[in-house]
Order: sequence, then C-alpha cells, then structure tokens
Amino acid sequence: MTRIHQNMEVRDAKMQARDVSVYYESKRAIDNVSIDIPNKLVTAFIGPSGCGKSTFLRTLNRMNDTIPSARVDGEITLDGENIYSPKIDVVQLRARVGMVFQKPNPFPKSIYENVAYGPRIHGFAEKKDDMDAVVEHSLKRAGLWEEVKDRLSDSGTALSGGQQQRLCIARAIAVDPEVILMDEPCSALDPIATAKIEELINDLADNYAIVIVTHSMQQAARVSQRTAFFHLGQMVEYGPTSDIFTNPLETRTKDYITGRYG
Ligand SMILES: Nc1ncnc2c1ncn2[C@@H]1O[C@H](COP(=O)(O)OP(=O)(O)OP(=O)(O)O)[C@@H](O)[C@H]1O
Repeated sequence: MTRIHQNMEVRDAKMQARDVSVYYESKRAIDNVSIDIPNKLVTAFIGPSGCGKSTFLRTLNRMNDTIPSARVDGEITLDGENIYSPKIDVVQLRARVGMVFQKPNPFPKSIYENVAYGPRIHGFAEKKDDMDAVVEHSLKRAGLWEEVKDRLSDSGTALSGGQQQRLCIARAIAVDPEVILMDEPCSALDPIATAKIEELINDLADNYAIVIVTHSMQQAARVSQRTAFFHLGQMVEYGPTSDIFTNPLETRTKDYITGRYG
C-alpha cells in the first residue's frame, strides 16, 4: 500500500498507472504501483539502488518491451488512452513520451543530424528551412544553441558530457513530446553541467510533464514538485516534494532521506 499525502493540489494527470507490476522472468521487480503523473510539473522517483525506479520509469514509454524477459501487468494511460493497447504505435508513443538516459548517447552523426533525425522519421519539417527552424528551436530550448550554432556539422560525440546530455534533450524535444522521462540524467556530469541541466528541467516543466529518477535527494528537492519513494519494488510514499522531505509518513522514507540506508 502506498501512503499518499493528502494536501496535494489537484492537477491534470497526464499519465496514470494503475496496479502496475513488472516481472523479469518470474522475479517481481515492481509490485502493484499506482500513481498519477501530473502535467507541467516535475515528479522525482527516489529510493535505494535496485528498488525498481528505472524499471517503473521504463514502463511509461514501453522501453521494457526491449527486454525480452520483462512483463508488465496493470494499466498505464496517456491522456486516458492505454499505452499497452495493441492499437498503440510504439514509435509514436516514444516520441510523445521521450526519454533521456543516464549516459549521454548522441548518435555518431553531426549535431544538426542528431536533432533532425526524429523529425525526419516522423515526417515533420519536409523542407530544409522548416527543418533548420526545428533544429534551432530545439537547441535553444535545450540551452545549447549559443554554444553550437557555428559548428552544427561537427560530430555530436565531440561535445563535452554536459553538452551531449543537452543535445540528447534537444533530440527528445525535436519531436514535440508531451512527457519527458529522465533516468539519472546528471549522474555522469560534473557539478556545473549538472546545474545547467537542473535549470533546464525547471524551464521545461512549463511545457511538459517530466519524470526524473535520481539518487540525489538534493537534486530531487531542487527540481521536483512531487516525489515518489520506492523500496523493494513498492512505491512506499508519494506526495509534494517538500512534505516528503520534511514530514515523511513512513519510517522507511524517513530512514532513506536521513541517510540511514541506501
Ligand atoms: N534486464 C533485467 N533483467 C533482469 N532483472 C533486472 C533487469 N533490470 C533490472 N532488473 C532487476 O530489477 C530490480 C530493479 O532494478 P532497477 O534497475 O529498476 O532498480 P533501480 O531502483 O533503478 O536501481 P539503480 O538505482 O541502481 O539504478 C533489481 O533487482 C534488478 O536486478
């Protein structure tokens, strides 16, 4: 059973998970999780290593489909529509629910092509001028334009780690997503690059629902308005970030945030 803090402002739920369990073969990694992901806010998933945060995050855009042993039970909706329905086109879903990974993973192509690739395969921006505009807009939204505008044909992999992560964010933005999932997006970055990404997350929340997995409680406190604490595959507690950190309802949450374990 998840303890839910009551004093949450009511918000549109962009995504809803109901009774979601995830198995790897017969091992249950997520046990009956239900949560609403609000629009235009940042939701943080925290909890000790191996508690299932990434596994649950991946259910939100069906990245678990790529793991043959993984099976998802329960229901997850995006704007009320079941994303596991056979009618759903998974490529379209992953454009609507984009993902940024722990390790920046630009394609071995130019900066321009990294951003243009998604819009091209989705058939947006057929003319060169339109594509140029999408690339510029996405790089500006990701806070990278000024640093790369004079070298768009250089390889994306030649950028610094923090720039590569912003390039990956620009790539996600370019296909006009509604939700952005971030799996420990700063874990490979130094403090300055981390601060830039955190600032960017704050800006992006004006337009998207954002979900971030993080090991840093300071980061969860800085960037999110909602926090869910996971432990051993269960979502133990969910509520406004400030309440989770100052007034946790469960001993397990309190022990984790005070550094007693994890
Ligand atoms: N591809 C996989 N095959 C089998 N088991 C897996 C797989 N991925 C994760 N698991 C198991 O599922 C459980 C949850 O793992 P998951 O990576 O989701 O946790 P996490 O909370 O994100 O951990 P971390 O913070 O260390 O990244 C763990 O017991 C892990 O070993």
